[in-house]
Amino acid sequence: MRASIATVSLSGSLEEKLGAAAAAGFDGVEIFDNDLIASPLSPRGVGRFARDLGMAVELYQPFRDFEGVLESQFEANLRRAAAKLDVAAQLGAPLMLLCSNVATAVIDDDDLLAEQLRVLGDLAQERGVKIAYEALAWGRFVSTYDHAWSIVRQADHPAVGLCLDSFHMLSRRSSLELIEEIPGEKIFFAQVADAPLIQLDPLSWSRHYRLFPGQGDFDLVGWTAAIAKTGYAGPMSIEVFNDVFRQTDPRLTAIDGLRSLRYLEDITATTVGFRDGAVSPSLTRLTHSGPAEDFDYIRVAVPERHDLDGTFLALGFVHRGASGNGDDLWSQGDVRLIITTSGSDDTAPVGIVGIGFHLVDVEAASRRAGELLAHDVAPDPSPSSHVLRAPGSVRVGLSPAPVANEPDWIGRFSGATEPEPARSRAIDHVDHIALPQNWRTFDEAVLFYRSILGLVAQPSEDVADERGLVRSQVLANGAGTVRVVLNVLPTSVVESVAGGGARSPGHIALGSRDIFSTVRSLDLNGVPMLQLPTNYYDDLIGRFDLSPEYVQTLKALNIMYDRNSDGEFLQAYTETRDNVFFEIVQRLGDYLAFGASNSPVRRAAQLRSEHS
Ligand SMILES: O=C(O)c1ccc(O)c(O)c1
Ligand SMILES: [Mg+2]
Repeated sequence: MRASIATVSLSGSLEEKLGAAAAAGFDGVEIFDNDLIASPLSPRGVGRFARDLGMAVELYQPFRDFEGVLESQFEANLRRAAAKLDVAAQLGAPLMLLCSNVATAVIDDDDLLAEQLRVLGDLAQERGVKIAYEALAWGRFVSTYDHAWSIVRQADHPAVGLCLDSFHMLSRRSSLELIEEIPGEKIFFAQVADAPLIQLDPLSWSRHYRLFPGQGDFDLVGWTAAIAKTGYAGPMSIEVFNDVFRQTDPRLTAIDGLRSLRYLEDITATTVGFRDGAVSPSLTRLTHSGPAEDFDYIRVAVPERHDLDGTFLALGFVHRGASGNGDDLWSQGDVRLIITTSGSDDTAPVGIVGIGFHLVDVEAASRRAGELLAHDVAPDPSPSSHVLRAPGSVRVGLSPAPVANEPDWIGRFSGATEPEPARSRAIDHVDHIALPQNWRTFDEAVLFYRSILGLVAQPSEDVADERGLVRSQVLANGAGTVRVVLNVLPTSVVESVAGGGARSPGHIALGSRDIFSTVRSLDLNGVPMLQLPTNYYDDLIGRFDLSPEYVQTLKALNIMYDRNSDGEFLQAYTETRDNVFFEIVQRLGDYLAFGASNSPVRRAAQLRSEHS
């Protein structure tokens, strides 16, 4: 399908929006009236500007509050329509969108609505433009697509067809079955938006919370499949009203938007093909590669002077050597940590800067990433053959799963030819990685890890802390061997921690087979551990009916506890240093969660320790 985006979805001036959409690779745009009116360019100039960038102006929108009015009002509405249709023609737009009347409609009579649309059709036809009629979910008399279709059918005018917008249809939970009855050529335009399922009046929900496909909860695959089956041949156009995207860099938002469309088309083609053996030719498929299977390495940037070596030794890691550019490799079984010094530049990032993932077919994964607009960054000192820039400041490496015990790249670290000494390893895997995420890039990051690395998003959770809400999103592969947690910290915390900058710590959670001995070793070696309050432990006794002796042991080691019907969970934390901290976890039984109920206590302890 041709990819289009409504200018309302992006931040900036009309020229910036068009530049961003073209740079991302969109085939066309919907010009939003407000953007045009505020622009110094004439309608002809805007049309030329878009076409010079290689994009078609697919549609001009919205024209409002036209139909269902008395004769006296209708005259005035026709004059307004004629002026807007002239603009559409000057833009070179083949279509003008008409929203169902929300305000001025006074007559609830389908015969009249059809008649008035027919007159508008004539007016449009004279100018070589067509009308796409869209039922807004909060329309006065027309608020569903099937009602709009019945009026369009009755109008029976070659220049009057439908605009189907996923938001209005899915927010009202309209049945999609009736789409099949609409001939593809009477669907003049398709607008797509996702949204979270929240309880809100449709207007506020639509104007503030729309998201790109794959970022919300709507069944867009079912919707897209239904539209593709009608034979609809027009563009699929993203129309997202969103308070965050109105503020973000339009160049990044446009890439995020096009990525979401390509991902949606692919899953739809795959699912529809799977369901009834027929894949619509209008749906483009992506290269398929399996999900990320495992962590290859984690790369952490630290200042020249740091004291992580003691932590690693206490945890049982072995220093495997240094690479040509001064990176150090520490390993323990399949856990590989690459420590790089960030240099003397104060602005260089510190903390988690890279994550390598093992994939079965790296070349296919890299091709897929390119199709989803994530291209290799080069040069990059990471050991992966392909390195992508993930939203935020992390670089994601794609590596083949090692054939032997260890990846080949280990040979680049001098001294690493010596195998790691065989001994009992307490730490035996990376349980999860938590990445701080800026509120601006959160939705983009979720889509990145889903679409490119094949991770599945679990329901997002808000965890309250002393300074605000932490929005938390777990993304994991099916096997649970890769888990990435994205956390948006409250702005007040990010600012106070970083002295106004955008720094907030990430953390690496290491799975231990015996958390008690791991934490004792950290204590014995003088690694500062996060100290937890007595009240927390007093509360545990009552909450879980644990023995006072057991809780005393947890308290002495500052280990937190959680339990659910699947099993138990133990977790302890090192103090934050240089924008990173380590969590030691042990899961007992089939506990799959992350101890969310402990988070407020942990976060409070971290805030106290950062300010002491
Ligand atoms: O919120 C609105 O007014 C509005 C305008 C045009 C659209 O296509 C739409 O879906 C909503
Ligand atoms: Mg719309």
